[in-house]
Amino acid sequence: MLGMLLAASVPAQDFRVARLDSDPVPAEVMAGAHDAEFAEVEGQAIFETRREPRWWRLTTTRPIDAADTPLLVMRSPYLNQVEVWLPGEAMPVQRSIYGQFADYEYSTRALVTPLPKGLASGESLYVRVLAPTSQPMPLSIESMSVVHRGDLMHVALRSAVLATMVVLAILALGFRVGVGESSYAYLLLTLMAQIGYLSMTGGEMRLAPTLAGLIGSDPRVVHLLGLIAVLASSHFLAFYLNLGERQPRLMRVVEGCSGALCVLLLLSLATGAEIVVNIANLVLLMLTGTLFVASIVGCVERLRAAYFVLLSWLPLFVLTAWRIGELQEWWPASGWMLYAFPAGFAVAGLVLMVGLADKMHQLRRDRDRASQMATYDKLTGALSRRAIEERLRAAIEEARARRTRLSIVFFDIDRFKQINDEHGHRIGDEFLRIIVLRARNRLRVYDACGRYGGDEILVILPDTELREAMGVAENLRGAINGRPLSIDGRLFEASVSLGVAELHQDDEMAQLIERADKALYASKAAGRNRVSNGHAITTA
Ligand SMILES: Nc1nc2c(ncn2[C@@H]2O[C@H](COP(=O)(O)OP(=O)(O)OP(=O)(O)O)[C@@H](O)[C@H]2O)c(=O)[nH]1
Repeated sequence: MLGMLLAASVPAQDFRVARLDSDPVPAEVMAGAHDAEFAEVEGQAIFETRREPRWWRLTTTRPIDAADTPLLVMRSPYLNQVEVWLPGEAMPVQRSIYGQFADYEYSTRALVTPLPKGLASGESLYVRVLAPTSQPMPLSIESMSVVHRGDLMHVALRSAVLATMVVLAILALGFRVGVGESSYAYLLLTLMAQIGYLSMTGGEMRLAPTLAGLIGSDPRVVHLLGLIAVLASSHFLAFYLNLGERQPRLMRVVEGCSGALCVLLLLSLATGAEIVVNIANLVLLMLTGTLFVASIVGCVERLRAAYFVLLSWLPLFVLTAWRIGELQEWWPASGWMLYAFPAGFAVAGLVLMVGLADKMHQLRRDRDRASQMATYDKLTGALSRRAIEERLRAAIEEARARRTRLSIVFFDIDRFKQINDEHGHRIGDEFLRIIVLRARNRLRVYDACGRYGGDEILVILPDTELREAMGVAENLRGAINGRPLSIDGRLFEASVSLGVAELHQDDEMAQLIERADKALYASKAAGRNRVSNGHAITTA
């Protein structure tokens, strides 16, 4: 976001620069009639802040030799249109990135004008500038070979950055479609708007002449793209930091700023007034500041997503600080700034993409853990009540469909309350855990065992008729009661009572369970430590 407010510049040492506050006819300017009215400006750049055309005078500080094939280079032109009037020429050289004066011999990094006759030291040329937006154009004189080298480097770097962003956007689209997660759509929208913004302001959009003809020369589209990028990215970050739940107050500020930006956007489209853009920039700063505070708070609370957000912003913060230093002239302005900000966007997109994948991974882990907890009883490792009921329902359906038999066994620890009362709950827990373990070890892989409640355990025996189920229940009783339980180096005698029931033709699940439960209580009533099926009881 921050990068959009800034522009890059490179110092040149070739000219003294002066500006005229009016727009007289070219013949007068060229005749030197207004020379006394030109006011010198600091620096080696044309920085036009007015929307009406104005004249600029560039006076050489050294002789410029025609033998060096010198070219006047005006960097970062964006939407600016220039008319360069050379000494002794009757017509100007007109240049712009978009439109009929675009010069495709050079890259979009600069507007280039040949100086075929060179210039004497102290000689002036005049440039009439029409600037739809305020964007400084650093000036320099370069030889043809230097310009070409710069152009090649420019195209390579810009292509690498834009290609990276396009790949990230494609990945975001893929994840949106594949995973179905809406936050990827916000990331996609952010990246698309940033790609549009960068390729418009960088001039690459002129390679698609129809598109460039439609929107390439309208600065409002750039504001629109910038704002879409900001809104989509702030929406994405708010989701990513889980702001709505974790910091509702900051979330309200983010929503307020987003709403204000939308209104300002509509206003700027309607009026095109500079003041609207300036207010939008202030709101934008507030929004960025809020999200920054939110991520700092997130880091303090050890939220992983907050680390990713700060990491993604780090390059842009460093670059912004560097740029401020340049503007304050603490150190010289650097040419790489032009590439560093777009690269910063690409790095931010990459970090957020990795961060989002990390978040999705974490959400899936949490969900798996929750579903594991819902499926299994924590103490015994047997199925939970909900899960064993689901299994029983499915087993009944399958038995009906395949016309097979199905039985269940219900068992309950004898006098468990007494164990708890005499030895404490911890021993009681261990008691329960070992008994269920012994039971589970006796079952077949396709049998199921679940904790139905308290010390009541339900076992499902598919493909098993009542007689066999009685045998299985006896086995369980033997496995559990056969030898004492060893807990904390002490031995405890344990026994269980069991009830068995087989699925009848028109049984509902509840009826089957009720019959097994009744059989269990028959076992209890008959003195415990035995198996019953409601009719027959096996004795201990
Ligand atoms: N330690 C422990 N005790 C539990 C747990 N769940 C239930 N209980 C206890 O298990 C006991 C169940 O008692 P009952 O089944 O009603 O009676 P009982 O003492 O086993 O006697 P009978 O079933 O009639 O043989 C209660 O005292 C519960 O507090 C548990 O997870 N851990």
